Amino acid sequence: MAFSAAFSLSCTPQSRMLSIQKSQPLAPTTSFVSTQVRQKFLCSPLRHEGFSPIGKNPKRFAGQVKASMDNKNVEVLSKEHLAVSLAKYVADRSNKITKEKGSFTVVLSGGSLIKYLRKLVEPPYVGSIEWSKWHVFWVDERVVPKDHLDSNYKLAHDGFLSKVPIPRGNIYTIDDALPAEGAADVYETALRRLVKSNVITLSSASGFPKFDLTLLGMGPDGHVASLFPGHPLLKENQKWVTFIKDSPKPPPQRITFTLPVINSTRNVAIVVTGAGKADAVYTALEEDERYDKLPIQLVSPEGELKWFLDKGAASKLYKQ
Ligand SMILES: O=C(O)[C@H](O)[C@@H](O)[C@H](O)[C@H](O)COP(=O)(O)O
Repeated sequence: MAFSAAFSLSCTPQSRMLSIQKSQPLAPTTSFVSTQVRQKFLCSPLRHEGFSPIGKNPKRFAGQVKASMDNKNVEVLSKEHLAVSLAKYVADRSNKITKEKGSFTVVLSGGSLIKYLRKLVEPPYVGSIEWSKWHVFWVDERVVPKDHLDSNYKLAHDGFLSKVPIPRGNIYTIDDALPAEGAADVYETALRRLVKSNVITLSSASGFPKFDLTLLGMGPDGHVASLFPGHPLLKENQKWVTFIKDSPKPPPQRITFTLPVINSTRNVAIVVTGAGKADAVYTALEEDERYDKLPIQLVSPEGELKWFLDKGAASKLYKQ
């Protein structure tokens, strides 16, 4: 079956550092931003808050700090506050959209994102959400059995889905009995059926499925979903779901939503933590044209794009 309901287990996602730029990597000592970026930040509250990854006055950095960069919506938070802010954000969207259309379609990633959803399963958020209206999908999935330590489904189940009353039939997992190509085809076919049954709507602008909320992580190399820097899949503009057999991040076989699907989403939130991702965050927010665009830079949804960063991930954006 293409879509089966959810059950068991706990995952240890693996990652490895990859070079983020084709040429001219940022000097390791880079601790300041270009004039262009500095100007953007000079107009933002974030800069006025005197954000520092180290901070002389820890109390000052314990709370929420916000910044606006052109059309980007960036929050830099402590890890704890990030989880709270993310819970509030997801609950707000769930409540608003459920009221509007009677359902809420959510797309999850693997990786550390799931642990940042931990506040969503606690009061006051857990009780404020109509979980029966949720429909859950994956922006990418590793082609492994659902009880495998590498399964994104297992990660989400153990850390999130097992703690909230989403109907099992509303949790759309891959057919793990199929090879990558077949699993991608079957997932796409199932999405098309859900369009017919009005669970998923189509974007009138792109014709691709328009999910209500996509929650993305980002790798140190700037990848999102299973769309990696320089990979031909970045150019896919017909399929909704495709597959990769040579993923640079193990395991090698995965299925993934394509960029047009990600970009048709109503709300995209990107959750990035850790200093190991500071270069990719810097490159993405600076929009430096000297380099080939990273996958994260190709994320440009029809709706809102929101960044949740911790101080490590934001550490190359600011100068004391
Ligand atoms: O299946 C995957 O590998 C993920 O969906 C992947 O796209 C992930 O979101 C990023 O690699 C960030 O992962 P971390 O937050 O764990 O670094």
